[in-house]
Amino acid sequence: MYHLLKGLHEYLTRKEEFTVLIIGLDGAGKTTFLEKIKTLYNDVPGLSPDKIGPTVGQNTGKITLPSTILQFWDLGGQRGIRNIWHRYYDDCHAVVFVIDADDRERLSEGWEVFDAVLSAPQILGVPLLLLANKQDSPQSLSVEEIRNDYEDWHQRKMSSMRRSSFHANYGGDLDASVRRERIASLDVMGISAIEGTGVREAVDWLFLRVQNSRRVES
Ligand SMILES: Nc1nc2c(ncn2[C@@H]2O[C@H](COP(=O)(O)OP(=O)(O)OP(=O)(O)O)[C@@H](O)[C@H]2O)c(=O)[nH]1
Ligand SMILES: [Mg+2]
Repeated sequence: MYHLLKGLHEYLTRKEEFTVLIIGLDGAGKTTFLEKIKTLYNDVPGLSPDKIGPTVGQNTGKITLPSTILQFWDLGGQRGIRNIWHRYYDDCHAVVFVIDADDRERLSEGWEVFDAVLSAPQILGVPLLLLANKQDSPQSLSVEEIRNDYEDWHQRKMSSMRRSSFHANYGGDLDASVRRERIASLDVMGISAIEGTGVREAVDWLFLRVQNSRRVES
């Protein structure tokens, strides 16, 4: 009887665990975002911004929500480290791409990298959230400006592809209509990882989206 009740209790209180990947260019604010999440949701606060250096490899963090555990993987964004991101794609349930909305000079570099993430077949069915970070800065682009900037960049890329013979290779084997759909349904949210603005809203988005789109386990 005890074992039966214990089993029932475990069943009723069990928590499903989901993995969230945080990627984006170096300096975008990924680790600052993760550490702020830890501070907001855990008893032990995350690192303060002045203690955070560039990530070489990865950082992890875990938070507990009702019936759910979110496990975060924050990967280094420096050019030489980006080529390991894909190794995490098979095991993640959501992807957060952080863009520095305050750094206009690196936006196209960011879009080039974001575009490859958006087109990666391994994470095609996985919820993808674009975070426009550093909204506390007065020069920062707004959510709408960020979305428009990406769409403009994408249009320019498509036009230049049409003019060149590389067109057929764009997006690998990803169908153009699938790409368009993914871009059209893309959610963009503004945050300030340093101040914490918008961070809870981003976590709420992740919580809902991982519940609704459980990966079909193979
Ligand atoms: N103003 C402002 N600065 C921020 C914000 N978030 C991060 N930063 C600053 O941006 C710089 C880079 O932050 P990190 O969190 O280390 O960036 P990262 O994306 O983890 O970078 P890598 O680990 O190299 O990939 C630091 O100086 C942060 O203090 C923000 O919301 N507002
Ligand atoms: Mg980092």
